[in-house]
Amino acid sequence: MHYLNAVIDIAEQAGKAILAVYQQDTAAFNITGKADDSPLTAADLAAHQLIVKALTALTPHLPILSEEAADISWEIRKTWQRYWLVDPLDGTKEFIKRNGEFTVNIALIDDGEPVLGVIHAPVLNKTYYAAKGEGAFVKTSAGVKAAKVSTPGDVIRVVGSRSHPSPDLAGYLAQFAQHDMVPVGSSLKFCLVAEGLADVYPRFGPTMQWDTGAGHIIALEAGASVSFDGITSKVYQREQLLNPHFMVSALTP
Ligand SMILES: Nc1ncnc2c1ncn2[C@@H]1O[C@H](COP(=O)(O)O)[C@@H](OP(=O)(O)O)[C@H]1O
Ligand SMILES: [Mg+2]
Repeated sequence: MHYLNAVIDIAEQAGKAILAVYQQDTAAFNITGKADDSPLTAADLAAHQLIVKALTALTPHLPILSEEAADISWEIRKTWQRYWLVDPLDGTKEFIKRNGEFTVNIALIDDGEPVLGVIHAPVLNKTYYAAKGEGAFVKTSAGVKAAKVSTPGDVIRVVGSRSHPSPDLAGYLAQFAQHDMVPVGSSLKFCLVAEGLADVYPRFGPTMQWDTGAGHIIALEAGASVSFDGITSKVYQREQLLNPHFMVSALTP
């Protein structure tokens, strides 16, 4: 996919802008609350501005739906065949806690489906990416490797939200004779399944479309299944930006 290298570069540059804030005192984060009570920082806004400018230069004809500029009516969005779906900083609560578990997410949506995805974790210095039909990859300072799900063993490795736990998770976990549940922030949960380091990411709590677009295609291309409750297609071409519950899994169906 022609855009992949450019988008990897944009996500990594956004990561640098985020780290420039991360390395300052917490006062420099300028933490404010959004209408939905989730936090917003100077890093979210710096990354948003950088990404929008760079994507607009790359593809002036394609619209952008970013978490930080999401007030675009369905009347307009429903006319979009292709668009960029962006979370400039996924895991803002983890950023504030300084635990490194946050990512930059950029996905290209075509006809409601993700066809390209990049997830960059600035503190881990890792970039996950995939394009439809071309596989998923993980890039570190050591080089690039294919990302592939692994065959689950006796102990099912589960990843779940660190800052947004859900009461329904316990019921789901009860089906496994043995499991190991690891809380992780942001889209890194998709990446861990894609890399074969976790078997399943069950999400019984709320997320938004920009939280999942990039992870969705990366997990699929790594060989995982991704299913959203009640939706079989065009997850990213809906009036409602809130996702239904979903499951990312390397377990055989
Ligand atoms: N009540 C809620 N409504 C909508 N989205 C929520 C939410 N609680 C958490 N999220 C989403 O979950 C994301 C964090 O993922 P996780 O819980 O897996 O770490 C947040 O991303 P942001 O940090 O970009 O706001 C936010 O979009
Ligand atoms: Mg965000």
